Amino acid sequence: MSGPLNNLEPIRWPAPAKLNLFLYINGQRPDGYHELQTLFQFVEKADYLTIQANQTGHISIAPESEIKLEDNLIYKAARALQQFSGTPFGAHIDVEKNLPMGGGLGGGSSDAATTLVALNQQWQLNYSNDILADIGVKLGADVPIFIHGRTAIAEGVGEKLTSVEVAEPWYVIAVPPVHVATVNVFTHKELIRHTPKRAIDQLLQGSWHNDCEPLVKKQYPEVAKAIDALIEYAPSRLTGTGACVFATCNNQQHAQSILDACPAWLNGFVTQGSNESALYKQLKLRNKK
Ligand SMILES: C[C@@](CO)(OP(=O)(O)O)[C@H](O)COP(=O)(O)OP(=O)(O)OC[C@H]1O[C@@H](n2ccc(N)nc2=O)[C@H](O)[C@@H]1O
Ligand SMILES: Nc1ncnc2c1ncn2[C@@H]1O[C@H](COP(=O)(O)OP(=O)(O)O)[C@@H](O)[C@H]1O
Repeated sequence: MSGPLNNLEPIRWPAPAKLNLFLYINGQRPDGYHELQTLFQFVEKADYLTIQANQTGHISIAPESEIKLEDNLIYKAARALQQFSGTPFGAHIDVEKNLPMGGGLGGGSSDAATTLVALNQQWQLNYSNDILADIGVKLGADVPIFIHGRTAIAEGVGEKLTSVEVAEPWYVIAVPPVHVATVNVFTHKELIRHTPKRAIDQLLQGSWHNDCEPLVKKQYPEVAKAIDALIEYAPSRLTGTGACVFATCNNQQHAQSILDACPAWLNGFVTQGSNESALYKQLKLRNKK
C-alpha cells in the first residue's frame, strides 16, 4: 500500500526542445531500424506542463488539442508509469505547447520525458533515470535523451548515451511550413545510410552534418529554401529528420538580426543552446531543497 500524497499543489515543469547538432546514419539493422551517431543539445525554448497529482487515479490533459487523448505522448507516458508502478495516483496536466509538432525538435518526446520525470517525483515513486528511460524509449526513440537531460552523443538507435560538453551558442530555429514524416525519410532508398562509425573525439572535431539533409531538401523544397535563406548569414542545417532548420550564431544580437532578415513566409525564433536541459536544472534545484 502506498501512503497519501504529500504534495497536491500544481508544479510547473519545462519540456525543452533539442537540436541534432550532427546526425550520421551508420547502417540498418535486420528489424529495419537505423543505427545512428547523433549529437543532442537542448535549447531554452520549451513546452511547459503544469501537473497536479491526485488520489483518484484519473489522468486528464488540458486544453484539448488536435491530438486524441489516447495518442498524446503525455497521456501515454502517464499511463505507462501508472501501469509499471501500480500506483493508485493520477494527475491533471495543463499543457502550454510552444514547440512546433513533428519538426525534428523532439517536443512530443520531451513532453513524454517530462511527464515521466515529474510524475516519478509527484507520485513519490523514486525510480532511477535508467528505469524511466526504459519505460520512455517504448514511446519514442528520443525520450531517453530528454530524461538524461545533458548534451550527449547517442548511438545505437538512440539508447546508448555518452555525455559531452560543447559550446552553447545562440540559434535561429526556422520552421518551414511543411511536415516531414520520420518514417518516410528512413524508408527512402536514397537516404545516406552507410556513413562509417567514428570514435567520439573524432566526431566532435571538424564540421558537422546531417545525413538526412540532402534527401529532405530534395523532397521538401521549403526546407531547401529555408536553409538557403539562413546559410547566407551563418552555418545552417537540418535538425533530426526536419522540417526545422537551425543557424548557429555568434551571439543573441547576431541571431536576432538573422531572424529579422528572414523572408516573411518563414517563421522562426531565437533561442540559446544549453548543455543542461531546463528539466535537468529544475530537478537539481528541487532535489537540493
Ligand atoms: C532520428 C530522430 C533523431 O532525433 O529524428 P527526429 O524524430 O528527431 O526528427 C529520432 O531519433 C527519431 O525518433 P522518433 O521520432 O521517436 O522515431 P520513432 O517514432 O521511434 O520512429 C519512426 C520510424 O522511423 C524509423 N526509424 C526511426 C529511428 C531510427 N533510429 N531508425 C529508423 O529506421 C522507423 O521506421 C520508425 O518506425
Ligand atoms: N504531446 C505531444 N506533443 C507533440 N507531438 C505529439 C504529442 N503527442 C503525440 N504527438 C505526435 O508525435 C509526433 C512527433 O512529435 P515531435 O516529437 O514534436 O516531433 P519530432 O519527433 O519530429 O521531433 C507528432 O507529429 C504528433 O503527432
